[in-house]
Amino acid sequence: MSDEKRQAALDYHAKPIPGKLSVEVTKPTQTAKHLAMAYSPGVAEPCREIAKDPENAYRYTGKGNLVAVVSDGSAILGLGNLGPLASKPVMEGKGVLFKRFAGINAVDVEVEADSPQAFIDTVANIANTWGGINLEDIKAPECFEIEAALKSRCSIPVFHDDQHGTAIVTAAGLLNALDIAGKTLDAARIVCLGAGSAAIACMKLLIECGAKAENIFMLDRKGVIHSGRDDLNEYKAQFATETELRTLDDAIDGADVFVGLSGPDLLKPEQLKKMASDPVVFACSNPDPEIHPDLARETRSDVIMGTGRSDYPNQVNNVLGFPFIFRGALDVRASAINEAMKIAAVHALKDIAREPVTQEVLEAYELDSLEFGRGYIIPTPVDSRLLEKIPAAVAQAAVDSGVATRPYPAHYPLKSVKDIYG
Ligand SMILES: O=C([O-])CC(=O)C(=O)O
Ligand SMILES: [Mg+2]
Repeated sequence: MSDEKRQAALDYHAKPIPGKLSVEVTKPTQTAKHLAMAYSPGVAEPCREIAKDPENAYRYTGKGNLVAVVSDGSAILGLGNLGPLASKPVMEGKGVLFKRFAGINAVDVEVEADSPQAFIDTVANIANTWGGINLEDIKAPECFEIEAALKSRCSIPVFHDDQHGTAIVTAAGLLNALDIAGKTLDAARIVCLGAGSAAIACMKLLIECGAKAENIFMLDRKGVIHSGRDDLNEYKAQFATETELRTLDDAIDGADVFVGLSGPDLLKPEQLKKMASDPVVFACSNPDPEIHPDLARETRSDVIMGTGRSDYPNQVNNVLGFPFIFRGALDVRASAINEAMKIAAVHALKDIAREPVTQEVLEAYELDSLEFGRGYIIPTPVDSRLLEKIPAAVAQAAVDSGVATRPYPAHYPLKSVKDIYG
């Protein structure tokens, strides 16, 4: 990043007040009467009601629209393990996106824990007063154990965004990109650089969407994950292929798709040149992609390119997923976010990109026109149809798959965040 952009980003976070989030009061508080209701003695009444029936928490507190964004800072973006405190700008940022795009109140919770069990216990012990738990930037393989344990201990949705948010958006973008390339997921040869939480979840979801496991080559720092390796944890071992390929150079030869969930500048122009025609390259390491989109396009004019960033076309980033998926899950008070809900989100997201782009989007991106094609395979985050379509698809899937504890919302589809309370 240039010095100028770096300083602008720091100033944005520092001024006029530090941070990006604030808390707002939703009830009148001007008079003594108001205060006597907001606080003692009036506040005792909802306490008694909730003690009688926990369901009343949804009526008398903000629980139903409140998500905890929880991290231990062990895998912050593609920056690595910088610890809980340094993860706070990202977690506040997720809160900003939850609120801006889906009207959800989200508060960051950074946990200092010296073991996965300590982290699990901390989160499980506070979970019940939230509407949902969004786990963020927790390193693999610990994130898998943490998510599984929390899902079994909590009756509210627990969702590891880096796994499932990223996977949903990647799958939606990839289905569209392959279509534009005249290819299909079941025949695509896919190279996944990275074997962390996002990589493993993305490849799992792609297989659920039709990709063939034998066509997927996943690489960790030591190279291709193959069946002859004896240094694989159980999560990576699921992707071990029977192959002679060992390096990225080997695997990329003739590949249709490159999904990068690793680190900056790890895909070289010479490697991109070896990919099949109309290669799909999702270089999703944040903030710096595996190959810069300008360099990729200079190298191959037929590349269909996505990154995780807001400042380039085709932003394949979980911002297109988590706000809207939680919106749908909260609104039917789902007990979990299951596979059916994730797949419903993939298709809703994918289909929006195929509809004409709205004026609102053109203005936000200062464009005269934008059409489904190489430069536009996935909707932009400012598209209000995300709020209209994704929560509706997710809520319906929750109802159909039996995890909703409330019916499909009568006030759906949502036209704006102002409509969220019906
Ligand atoms: O925050 C982002 O831009 C996407 C994300 O979850 C990550 O990179 O960990
Ligand atoms: Mg993340």
